[in-house]
Amino acid sequence: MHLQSTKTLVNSVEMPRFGLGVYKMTEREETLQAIDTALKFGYRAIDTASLYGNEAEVGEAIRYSGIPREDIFVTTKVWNKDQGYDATLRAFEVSLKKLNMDYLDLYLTHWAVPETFEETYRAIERLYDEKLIRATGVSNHHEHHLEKILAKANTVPMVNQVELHPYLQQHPLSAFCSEHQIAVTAWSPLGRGGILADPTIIEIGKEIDKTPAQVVLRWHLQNDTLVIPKSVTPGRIEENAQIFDFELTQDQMEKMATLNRNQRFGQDPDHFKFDF
Ligand SMILES: NC(=O)C1=CN([C@@H]2O[C@H](COP(=O)(O)OP(=O)(O)OC[C@H]3O[C@@H](n4cnc5c(N)ncnc54)[C@H](OP(=O)(O)O)[C@@H]3O)[C@@H](O)[C@H]2O)C=CC1
Ligand SMILES: O=C1CO[C@H](CO)[C@@H](O)[C@@H]1O
Repeated sequence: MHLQSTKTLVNSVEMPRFGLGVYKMTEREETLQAIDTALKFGYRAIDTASLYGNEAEVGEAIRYSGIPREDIFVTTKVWNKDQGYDATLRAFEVSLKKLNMDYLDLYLTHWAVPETFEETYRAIERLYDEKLIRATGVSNHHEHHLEKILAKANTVPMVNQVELHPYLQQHPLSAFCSEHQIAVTAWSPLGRGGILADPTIIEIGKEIDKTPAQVVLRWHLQNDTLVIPKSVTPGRIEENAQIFDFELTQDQMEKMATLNRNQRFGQDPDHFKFDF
């Protein structure tokens, strides 16, 4: 692994190892501003979802930046009520139109709706075959969901985006994904900000003159996890991108490993309340 590289290859698709998450960016100006700032600080991936209600602003901010479309990796997700084969194809069209793009880089099943997630992934494979997306993927899938997908897939999902941070390290799931060449993207990589006051993380930060967020994001990268931290605060957007010019030592990585406590800030995919 090239620890200083900002990109990785997943099944021959080059993906940025970090990007901006835009959940909870609901104000138009705030969203445009945050994406503009991120692109200026070198972010080249944006993670949105139809659920977030800001796909139009994501597309607008990318066009406004003047950066060639092919240099930015855009991810969106099919929401739970839109799952199933035909409904997913329709939802994709709606997302594409809102983003005002002619292809997307990555399209994910947002959660594994028990009755429909396999058919949803089949539709995502079709979008891939038709070259409307550059990579296929899923989100919030446990091993047992992935096993079902893998049993039928022509294209192995390239990404599984799951909650992952020092308090929820997801070792068995990451090992499973690695075995099947599925990249893992951490959502809530900073535990929604709720882990940044942890004394161990602060102490490591002091040792290397880095902020707690930088320590945590660097820890993810060294574990080969892709990250999509969200922030609307310019200083934090900048800080969160400055994670490629230092390394945590083995001793610091071992200290981080001790923080695992199976603590979720979001829902467990097996107990998600699918209230449509
Ligand atoms: N697939 C899925 O089901 C899910 C996907 N996601 C994706 O993952 C992204 C990231 O996850 P999210 O839940 O937003 O949580 P994060 O772990 O990214 O934390 C975001 C919070 O941390 C704060 N923050 C960011 N950077 C810093 C910093 N350097 N120092 C201190 N505080 C900081 C932000 O505040 P502020 O903005 O005020 O600066 C915000 O309150 C989402 O935006 C979304 O794209 C998230 C949840 C579920
Ligand atoms: O993407 C998402 C943002 O966070 C929400 C609340 O945890 C999740 O339900 C959703 O999957």
